[in-house]
This record gives sequence, structure tokens and C-alpha cells, in this order.
Amino acid sequence: MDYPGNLFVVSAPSGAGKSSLVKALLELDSHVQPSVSHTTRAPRGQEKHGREYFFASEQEFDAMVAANGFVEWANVHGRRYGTSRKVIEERVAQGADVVLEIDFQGALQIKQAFANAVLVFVLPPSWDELRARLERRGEDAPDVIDLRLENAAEEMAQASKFDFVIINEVFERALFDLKTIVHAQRLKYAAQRRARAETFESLNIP
Ligand SMILES: Nc1ncnc2c1ncn2[C@@H]1O[C@H](COP(=O)(O)OP(=O)(O)OP(=O)(O)O)[C@@H](O)[C@H]1O
Ligand SMILES: Nc1nc2c(ncn2[C@@H]2O[C@H](COP(=O)(O)O)[C@@H](O)[C@H]2O)c(=O)[nH]1
Repeated sequence: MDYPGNLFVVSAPSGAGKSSLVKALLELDSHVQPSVSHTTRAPRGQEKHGREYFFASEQEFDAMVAANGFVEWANVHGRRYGTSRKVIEERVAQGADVVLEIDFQGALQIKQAFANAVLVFVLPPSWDELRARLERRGEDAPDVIDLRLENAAEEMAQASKFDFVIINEVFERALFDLKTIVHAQRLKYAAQRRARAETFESLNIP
């Protein structure tokens, strides 16, 4: 289905910097809205229910899956994460641009549901730097960091399935790349909608 709003999906191995990039994009561009996912993992640091995530019990998550309440969901690092179908459909139908920070499995499900969604994969500049960022962030226990790094190789192998790949070495440069992708998509769809309106008008189609 063709919606007036654009959907952007940003995926990356844990620690590559996707949350930092998306946060900076949201601060710069008031037309882009974040999507708040549901997860069965416990809150980390200063995270608040409804702000970073809707923290759900396994039973609550099961109930949403059973009610077809997720447009995508996946098991990531041993926990479940999902995006509310209702919220996403309502927002893009109202013309909002929405950015989803989700893993590659969810990204590929989103592309099935929204063919026009733009999938962006963020890579770290090196393996050593990925580990260093996770350690410097200091929010995950060493065994959690090891698990995330173990999964990172499989995740990075999926990058070729995405529309764009950004290497997050110099933060400002990666942010510029992300902003460019957002602007290019808006221009592309604005032009397509104008062209379609002109065709409809010339054919007298209401
Ligand atoms: N270009 C960069 N150079 C150096 N450090 C960076 C860069 N981008 C992000 N970081 C830092 O790396 C750490 C991980 O970044 P962030 O939390 O954004 O990663 P993430 O991909 O969202 O991870 P997760 O999936 O676990 O949430 C943070 O401490 C962040 O400040
Ligand atoms: N498929 C989905 N993946 C999601 C969603 N929300 C977050 N994520 C991904 O999970 C990992 C871990 O996140 P963390 O906050 O625990 O570090 C990361 O790759 C996220 O992108 C979602 O709704 N669906």
C-alpha cells in the first residue's frame, strides 16, 4: 500500500552506533518521529517505560503476537522485540516519517509489509572498535557483550540486503549520510506523487 509518510529502518550490530545516529537525526529533523518498540528485556540504566521501550512480560508479548499486534517481531540476543502494527500504520497514514531502530530480521519483515520502506544498515569501522564501543558504553555485563559480539558477525553478513550501508567511523560524517538518505527519499516520493497526480489529472481520474 502507498502511504503519504516514509518509513526508515536503521539496523546495526549492537554498539555500532545506530541509537546515537537516530537520536541525532531526531534532534535535527522534527518531521521524523521515533518508533518505540516492545521488548521482553529488562530496562537498562536510565531507560523509562514508554520512552526507550515498552517493557513487556513474556505473557504480554505472547498476547500481542497472538492478536497480530506486531508488524514485525524477532528474537534478538535471547530476548523478544517487536513494533506495534497499529502505531506504525496510523503514523505513516497521517503523513509522518517514522524511523525504526530494529534488527535485521525485523527490517526484512518491514520491507515485506512496506515495499517503499528504506532500509539502512550501520557498520562499525572495525571489529576492535565495535568491542571498544560496547565496553566504553559500560551498560552491559561482559557475558552480554560477548553474546552481542558473537551475533554481530551474522548480523553484518545481512548488510547487502539493505538499501544503504553507512560506516559509522566519524560520527558527523555518518550522520550526514543518514540525513542525505532521508532527504533523498522525501524528494523521490514527492516527485512520484506529483507525477501521479498530473497523470490522473490528464486522464480526468478523480
Ligand atoms: N562514531 C562514533 N565514534 C565513537 N563512538 C561512537 C560513535 N558512534 C557511537 N559511539 C558510541 O558507541 C556506543 C554505542 O553506541 P549506540 O548505543 O548508539 O549503539 P547501538 O548500535 O544503538 O547499540 P544497541 O543496539 O546495543 O542499542 C555509545 O557509547 C556511543 O556514544
Ligand atoms: N526486530 C526488532 N528488533 C528490535 C526492536 N527494537 C530493538 N531491536 C533491536 O534489538 C537489539 C538490541 O537492542 P537493545 O536496546 O537491547 O540494545 C538491537 O539490534 C535493536 O535494534 C524491534 O522492535 N524489533
